[in-house]
Amino acid sequence: MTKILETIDSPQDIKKLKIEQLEKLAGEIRQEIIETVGRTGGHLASNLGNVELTLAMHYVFDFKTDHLLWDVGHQCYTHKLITGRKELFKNLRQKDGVSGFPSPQESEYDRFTVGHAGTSIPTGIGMGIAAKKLGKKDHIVSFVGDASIVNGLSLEALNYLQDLKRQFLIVLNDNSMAIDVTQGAIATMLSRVRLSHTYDEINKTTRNILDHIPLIGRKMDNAIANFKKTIKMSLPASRLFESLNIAYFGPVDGHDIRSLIQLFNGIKDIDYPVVLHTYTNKGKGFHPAGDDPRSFHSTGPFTNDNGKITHIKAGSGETFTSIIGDTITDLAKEDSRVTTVTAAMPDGTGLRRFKTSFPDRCFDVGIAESAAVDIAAGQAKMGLRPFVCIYSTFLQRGFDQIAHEVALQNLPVIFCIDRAGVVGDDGPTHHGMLDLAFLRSLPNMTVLAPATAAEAQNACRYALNLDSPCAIRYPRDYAPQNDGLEACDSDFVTGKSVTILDNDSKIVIVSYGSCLKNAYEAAIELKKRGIEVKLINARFAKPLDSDIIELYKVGKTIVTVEEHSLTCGFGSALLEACCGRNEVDMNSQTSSLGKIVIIGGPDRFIDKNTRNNQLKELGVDSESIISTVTKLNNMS
Ligand SMILES: Cc1ncc(C[n+]2csc(CCOP(=O)(O)OP(=O)(O)O)c2C)c(N)n1
Ligand SMILES: CC(=O)[C@@H](O)[C@H](O)COP(=O)(O)O
Ligand SMILES: [Mg+2]
Repeated sequence: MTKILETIDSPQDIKKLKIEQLEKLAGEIRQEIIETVGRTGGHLASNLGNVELTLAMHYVFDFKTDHLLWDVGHQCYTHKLITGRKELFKNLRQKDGVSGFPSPQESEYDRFTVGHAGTSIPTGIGMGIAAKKLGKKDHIVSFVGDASIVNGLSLEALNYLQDLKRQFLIVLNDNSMAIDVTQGAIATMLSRVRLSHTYDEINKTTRNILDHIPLIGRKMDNAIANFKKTIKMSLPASRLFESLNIAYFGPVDGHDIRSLIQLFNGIKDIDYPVVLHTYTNKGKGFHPAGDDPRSFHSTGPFTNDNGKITHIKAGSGETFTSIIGDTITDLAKEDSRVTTVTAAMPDGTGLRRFKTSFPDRCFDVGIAESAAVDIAAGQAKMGLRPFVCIYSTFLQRGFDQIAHEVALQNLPVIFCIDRAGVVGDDGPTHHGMLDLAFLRSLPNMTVLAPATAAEAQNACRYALNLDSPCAIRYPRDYAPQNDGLEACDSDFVTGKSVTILDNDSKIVIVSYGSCLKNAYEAAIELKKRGIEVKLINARFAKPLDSDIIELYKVGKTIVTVEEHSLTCGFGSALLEACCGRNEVDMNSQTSSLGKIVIIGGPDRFIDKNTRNNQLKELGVDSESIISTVTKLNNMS
């Protein structure tokens, strides 16, 4: 029998279906998502949870002209499947397939390229302001999860929302989960409200809302009064929003398509801000994900043999993430001042063991990177030694706090910056290509990058003993064991690099952090081809090793290699130091100065792809390094 999904080429096709057909379609979509994510990896649990909600929204609105704004955007798979991207979806998150996140380049149904939490309400407000100015009646719908709606950006926008004075619908998708369980007072309140509801009560609430919809006038006061009389169970949640002058409807069953369609039809044209609070189940329809939504939030490929799940590992060894997490745990045993701070990502940042060993020293502050940095600053002020573990891309949110509350105060906060560099299939929203740029500009900050497993451990120990702010950046990858890189076993000394291959060759490769393994392989191969190079592991981007600057002064050709944007990265730091006002005596040395060639991230966003292909695109894989050095050698 033909699947309904096969007949869906655009949301117009959804609008022709009966409720029973929509319910069947929801099942087919779940199957498609499970099979595809099993092959490609992706955000499984969240996407299985909002199939009905997405179908109902598309049934009622027309998102070619109306605006559907996904918060984070990791939960947009159903939306992609029904907006003309079925075929591309087969290669989800791969070079030639659809992105795992909304992408206006892919479709007129997507508005912003997003992957960070908290953006859907403020950007929606901006669009609402513009629509008003332009005399447009487009509907604006922000789809936001229970963990993302408490992000600072969301809360700041909610605080402004009453001033918009036009239609604005927030669909609050409440599944009681972030990646892990949700954190904080609002999450506690929402969970308590949820636990206090029986299924029958939720259905009664839905019927009450539907009965009252015809009575809702243009004035919010009337709406609130009507609901307060009838819907007692939702009072704590309604108080939260109504105290901000945002009308609240709910909680309702986010899997009941028939009611959802009626509800969206009923509240669609209310011309003031409205929240529809829906309950959904993360991982719905797939037991392994329903039972363990944390592991299936963002999963790699897996096989499913009649419910027996086997995750397919992409490599072997220990990741930088787990080594750093374990090292902090070990350090905490020796030093009672050690704490950790995470912004809703204890698993992703390798803190699971720490959290289990020291539950009262691990602080998960929810999706709140800026607050995480300041909470650490406060701890450091009082004598603790917090390790703040955050992905590079999300730490961008905390720049001002790092500058003002940490660096300016010269506080010993240690930043463990995970996913620094290219991350593979999540793509441009998630690469960590900018952290050196914003960190090395800060006075008092030490910025280092381990290149091997041993260095990852030593970097943490070094940072703990430093009495000032320190950042350690490392990629989403396995950490190389020694294999020729034994020199990296030595302790860190401030501003000192490590020489891996020592000789007096004209060309010197200076590698920063995770590129060292590739640079080493390149150097070994180059030697076989008759080109000898000196190889240095820089370790520090700040302070830079003055010995490297000396090499430039004596006429060496230096090739820097880094997994960061070339703009304001490690190579740029060396260029600044060598060509800057104070470092080089231009009058006496000009004739013998060397040359600097910098390799790393270009001035464009890197698309989703495998991490290896992205490293090639940056020119920092071993073959590309060989090719660059060979060209330089032929020129000299
Ligand atoms: C600023 C920022 N910090 C952290 C993340 C990582 N992250 C992605 S999804 C997610 C949990 C989102 O929870 P919720 O909004 O409730 O959506 P759900 O996955 O439950 O559907 C987190 C922490 C992010 N995308 N953006
Ligand atoms: C949507 C989001 O921001 C996270 O789920 C992220 O995609 C996780 O990335 P990792 O898989 O690298 O932990
Ligand atoms: Mg959630």
